[in-house]
Amino acid sequence: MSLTFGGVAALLDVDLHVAEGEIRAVIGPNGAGKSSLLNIVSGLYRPDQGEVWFGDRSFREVPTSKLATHGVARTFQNLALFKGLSVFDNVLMGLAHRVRAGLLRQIVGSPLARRIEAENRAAAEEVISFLHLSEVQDRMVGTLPYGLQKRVELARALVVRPKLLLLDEPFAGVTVTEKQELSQHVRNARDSFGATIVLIEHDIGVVMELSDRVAVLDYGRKIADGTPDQVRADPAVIDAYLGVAHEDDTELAI
Ligand SMILES: Nc1ncnc2c1ncn2[C@@H]1O[C@H](COP(=O)(O)OP(=O)(O)OP(=O)(O)O)[C@@H](O)[C@H]1O
Repeated sequence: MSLTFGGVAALLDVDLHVAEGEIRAVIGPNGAGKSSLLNIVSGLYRPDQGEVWFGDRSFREVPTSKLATHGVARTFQNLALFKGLSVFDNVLMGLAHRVRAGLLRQIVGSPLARRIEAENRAAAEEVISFLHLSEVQDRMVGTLPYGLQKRVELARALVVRPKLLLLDEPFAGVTVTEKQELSQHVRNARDSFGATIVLIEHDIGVVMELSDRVAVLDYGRKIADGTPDQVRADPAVIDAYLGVAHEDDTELAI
């Protein structure tokens, strides 16, 4: 697919295939096109050319409002949490799409409404416990350390049991210890919740440990794609990151 902004090519003929159940990373220097790619897949941008396939369904423009119905959830680099609400309520919000507002007005107070609420609360509790957030579930999100807030965002995305989980720089701004923890939670999200995961990230070290396959963008083009070992040893990747001519025996020090 391709995407341009006023003559600037953010993406040029980039294609990205994601296999079911894999952890797939997209990395690249600043301005490489990572966010543009994620924003196309989550319906925020429309590509000039190309389409997005979820299983056997293709979209010229991904319908953002229907993402959850198609089993897609995403997190945001700048957390999109309600800081004044508890962890529990934030996670519960992840399920808000389940009942249309019109229907909700009709059934409010009814046994059906109570049943839906009970199911939603159970789903929220399950994912909170899965991500080891039970101890802080009543805390206001804004009072938590940043790494925990990132985990809450992961919980809110996971509560819908997505088939495809898009993570926008999940490790940005967190400490080294938090990175290890979060990394394990992301892996568990795939292993135990069965989510296929696509993440864009600056921190290549953590990506190389976590991902099954890594695509590398540079100036809107995909310059490499493969296993972490293949990508690490790819001269084009070394050039893009170091900005120097490679030597045959050079390897990314990551
Ligand atoms: N909304 C926009 N309007 C104009 N230009 C944009 C817009 N979004 C991105 N671009 C441009 O498209 C190119 C790719 O940007 P993008 O944000 O996708 O890269 P990125 O790899 O995510 O960078 P970063 O790591 O810094 O977030 C850049 O040249 C950027 O300036």
